[in-house]
Amino acid sequence: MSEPSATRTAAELRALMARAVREVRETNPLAPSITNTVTQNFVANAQLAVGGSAAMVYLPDEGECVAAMGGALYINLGTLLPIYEQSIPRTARALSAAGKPWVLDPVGVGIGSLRTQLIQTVRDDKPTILRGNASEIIAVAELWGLDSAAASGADGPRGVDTTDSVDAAERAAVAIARFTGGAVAVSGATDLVTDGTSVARLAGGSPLMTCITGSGCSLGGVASVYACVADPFVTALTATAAYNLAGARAAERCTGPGSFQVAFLDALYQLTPEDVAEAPLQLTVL
Ligand SMILES: Nc1ncnc2c1ncn2[C@@H]1O[C@H](COP(=O)(O)OP(=O)(O)O)[C@@H](O)[C@H]1O
Ligand SMILES: Cc1ncsc1CCOP(=O)(O)O
Ligand SMILES: [Mg+2]
Repeated sequence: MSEPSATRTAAELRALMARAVREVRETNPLAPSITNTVTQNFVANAQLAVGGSAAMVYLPDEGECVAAMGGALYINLGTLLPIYEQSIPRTARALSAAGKPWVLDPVGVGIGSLRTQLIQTVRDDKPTILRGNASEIIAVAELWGLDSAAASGADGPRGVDTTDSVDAAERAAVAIARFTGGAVAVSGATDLVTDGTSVARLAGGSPLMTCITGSGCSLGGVASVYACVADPFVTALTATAAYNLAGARAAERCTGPGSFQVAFLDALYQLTPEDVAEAPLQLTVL
């Protein structure tokens, strides 16, 4: 895995993104998940399409076991089960103790008390990458006490969907990245990725990505695959760029959400390191 340097140019980041895509295809890294029952199959298929290996688990000792086994791990809070009150904190603790990268998707933050409790519990285990839509990122910054004004002008999540713009989540994303020392990826029409030092905006994708369930969840799963071989900022950029390219290409080949989902997996599978290195990416140093 490459070590992050303080600030890198867009050209340096593009070269590292291409390297991450290539290395995943060459090494087939295992990125296990504790993820929701709605989109589990799509998450695993997307991880396989980019060249990774998937394994979904539920139980506390399984979480600890795959934390030791995998190159990185994915935790997604989309559909909680009572056992997750133990599985998620124990797995996050094992990852943080082992210094293993992990991706957290706080799907549906605000629904019920267990979700809130879990997000607060894993705060100090510091997910390497926090991935979510704008409303979810704003809500986490507020829950973690990192941006007390974050939620004041925000509408908040509506179920698992955003009601806020990506730009409205920039301050929350930067605050979270500075706290974790990792990266934050905010998805939307134009995505935002930050390591707290630089902010990248990545255009592309398709509105059809909001017409199928699991675009965001599988983006987190694919990020955990790239996290096996790259540092947090490069990981988040690579996964986001790959999704924007695959989404745009799939939209050209489909007739609606059903065929879009199939075309999207094909497009992910066909992406080359060069494609990802040339994806739209605008970088600002803070
Ligand atoms: N209006 C849009 N135009 C293009 N791409 C989009 C649009 N909305 C979301 N996406 C893409 O869909 C994927 C999932 O994002 P999003 O829908 O925000 O996540 P979630 O499903 O978690 O709410 C991301 O790759 C994002 O870039
Ligand atoms: C619909 C739904 N309900 C609970 S989890 C889930 C999947 C959300 O997937 P995504 O955030 O990728 O749209
Ligand atoms: Mg989501």
